[in-house]
Amino acid sequence: MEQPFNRVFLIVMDSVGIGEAPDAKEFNDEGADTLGHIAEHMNGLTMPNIGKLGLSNIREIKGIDPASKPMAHYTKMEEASVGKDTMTGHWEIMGLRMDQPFRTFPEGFPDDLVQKIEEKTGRKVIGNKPASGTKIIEELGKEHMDTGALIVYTSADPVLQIAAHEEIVPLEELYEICETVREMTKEDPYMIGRIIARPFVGEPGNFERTSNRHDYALKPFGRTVMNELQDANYDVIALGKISDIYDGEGVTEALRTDDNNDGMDKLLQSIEQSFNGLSFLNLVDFDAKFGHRRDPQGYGEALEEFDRRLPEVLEKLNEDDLLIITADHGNDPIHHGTDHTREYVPLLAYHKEIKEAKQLPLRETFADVGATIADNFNVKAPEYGKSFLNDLK
Ligand SMILES: O=P(O)(O)O[C@H]1O[C@H](CO)[C@@H](O)[C@H]1O
Ligand SMILES: [Mn+2]
Ligand SMILES: [Mn+2]
Repeated sequence: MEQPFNRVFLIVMDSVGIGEAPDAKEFNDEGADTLGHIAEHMNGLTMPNIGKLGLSNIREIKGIDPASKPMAHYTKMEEASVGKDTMTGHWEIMGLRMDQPFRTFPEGFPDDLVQKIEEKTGRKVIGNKPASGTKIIEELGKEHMDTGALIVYTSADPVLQIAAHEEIVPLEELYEICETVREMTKEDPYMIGRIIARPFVGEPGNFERTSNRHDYALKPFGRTVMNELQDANYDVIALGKISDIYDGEGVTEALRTDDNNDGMDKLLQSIEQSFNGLSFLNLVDFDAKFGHRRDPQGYGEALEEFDRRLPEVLEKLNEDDLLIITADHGNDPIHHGTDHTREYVPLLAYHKEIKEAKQLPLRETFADVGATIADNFNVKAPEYGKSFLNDLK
């Protein structure tokens, strides 16, 4: 094996968990199993390519034969942080461990914050409760169109989301509003993880959210492996939501994506590009379009579609490239509620020179991925995480 790898490609399949975590009970997620339940629902998943890498060797998944000679090293990872949201998962992947969970707002946002938002934006706030984004626009979209009031909602995640019709609140104004709210909530007592613009279009009964969603995250609370890479002059290409999730920290080039397929296109473009460092992709459709919507059929089809794109990726990689596929939490579409689930995530590590792929030890933290990347590029190791670079031969 060439070592170090010249380039690392990291794919986070957002919310693709692989069974309940040991501490699932503490998150009210006993029995959650994103991949397992989707595979049951589909009466077997057709994912031969990730199957060849070794997905079903981690834990057998209906329809996917465990590979007799897996092409990738494989295992699963536990999340060490006390949260199951996207930022916590991604930040941990890059070496940060959250010991104090972000504050959530199961009863809606406090009156004084709502008042401040109304004063600063000149628009009334409606909603102000945890909700599914598609349901709350059905419920309040007409009132919003009639009055111009902002639909503010949250979820089990540390998020404040603002939904508005693109013809009622122009995009630019919605983004400004979100920036204003971001400024208001950066510090205690609110410290909200993310403010999210949720624009939609259409008529009552027929609303549709657009891809003009925009996330305004907090900065990671410490330095991540991406910061170390950037400072050592490596490239850090952020595809899809990645740049938002780290608020641009440690990102040298950011490209947004329209959907999972576009994400795969952009990943392929980055493979063809000459660079030295990390190309980091988040595939959010699994989570946003299907997990939160509790749509196991759509989720299953999206997984199969992702699988069909994998051979292109594998073919294009160079000998000195490393591909890591993992996830940031679960979102079991068969589980109660509409939120994330506390699960193990799969870990597959592939390169062209693997002679005999093996099962890696169970990872106790997602930070092992960041530690491995740091080790590979010989930059400062994160405080958390153990490198598995030496196991990748
Ligand atoms: O139901 P929608 O609006 O898709 O919201 C989902 O998206 C948010 C951010 O990823 C999550 O917190 C969840 O609430
Ligand atoms: Mn996520
Ligand atoms: Mn989510």
